[in-house]
Amino acid sequence: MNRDMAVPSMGRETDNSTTTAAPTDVAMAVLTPGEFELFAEIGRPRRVEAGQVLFRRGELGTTMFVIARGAIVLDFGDDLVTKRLGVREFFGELGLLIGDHARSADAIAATDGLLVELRHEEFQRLVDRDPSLVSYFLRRAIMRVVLNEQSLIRRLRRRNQDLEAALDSLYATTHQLNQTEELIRTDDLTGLYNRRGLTLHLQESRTVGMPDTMGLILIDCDRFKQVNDDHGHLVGDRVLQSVANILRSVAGPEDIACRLGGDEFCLLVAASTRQDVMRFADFIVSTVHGLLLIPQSPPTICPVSVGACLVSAKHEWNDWYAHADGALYQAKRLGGNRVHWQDAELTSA
Ligand SMILES: Nc1nc2c(ncn2[C@@H]2O[C@H](COP(=O)(O)OP(=O)(O)OP(=O)(O)O)[C@@H](O)[C@H]2O)c(=O)[nH]1
Repeated sequence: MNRDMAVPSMGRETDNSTTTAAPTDVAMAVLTPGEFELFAEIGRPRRVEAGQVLFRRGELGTTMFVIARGAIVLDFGDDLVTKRLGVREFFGELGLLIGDHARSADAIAATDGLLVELRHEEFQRLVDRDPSLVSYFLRRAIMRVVLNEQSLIRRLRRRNQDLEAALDSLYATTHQLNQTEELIRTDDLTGLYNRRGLTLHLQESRTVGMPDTMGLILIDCDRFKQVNDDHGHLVGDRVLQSVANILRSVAGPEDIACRLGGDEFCLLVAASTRQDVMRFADFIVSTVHGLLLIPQSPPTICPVSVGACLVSAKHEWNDWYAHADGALYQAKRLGGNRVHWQDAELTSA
């Protein structure tokens, strides 16, 4: 045997018996002194320098190595742990045993050292020389593969669980964000869109393309302050909710009902003619009239003034609002509790 290959001691001697080896020892891939002596005698010595790459992950290999001196680092890539192997530990055995096996790690010399390299021919000689020693070695090699596989399965299960937990938390966060966004867009008291909700909706509609013409209806409670003054704020709130309910009941899926603030509401409807828009506006006022016929104390509704008009996608919200507000103003001026139609469309772009 090469003098360099004198049996090294690692302070954890195991005998050459074929019967005793705890699974953890088996997984450590350390040759017994007897095995090492034989492997070193038959294998080919190979010197390595620190930093030298023996093989790369994915390369096909047909040889195994035993470390006689120095240390080798196995890097399995990604976030897997790297392993540092020392004297009498072996690696690359699947390349030898399976043949043309894709290496599962980069093998790099951590220090200058000496390896024993075994190819198929040398391994065959080992079998001829000491079949029982080789059989024991093979049992451990197989055991190591099994243990590695089990640990891989455990890691994959853990990773799967982590992924599931991450997905769950992602769903929960998305749900929360949707809820928050919904809250930001919604008026607390009535559940209708608030002004911000309307603005965002209009921005989104312009992005995807809104109809050329729509109907805008402004609704403002008449003498609402008096309701508050006579019956208190809670009654006033209830009246605002009743108005909101009427708007909600008449709005279709494409329409937007919004509380602009205080006792002022608007309904933006999918409509292209005066008749279409007025059907909505008349429904609102006649429903209010109907409710007012039912005497209630405290009141649950109050008269409303309504201004209605057609608006064009060519113009901005401020133009639309000014146009509908002109109609609302006329409805108020004429005594309220009615609809006023604003005929002329804005012409300026
Ligand atoms: N209960 C209640 N009152 C509110 C709310 N927001 C605003 N108000 C009150 O609504 C009243 C609106 O008063 P005005 O703008 O003078 O309207 P009005 O009394 O209906 O007068 P006209 O429109 O001219 O008939 C104010 O007194 C506000 O304090 C609310 O959320 N709840």
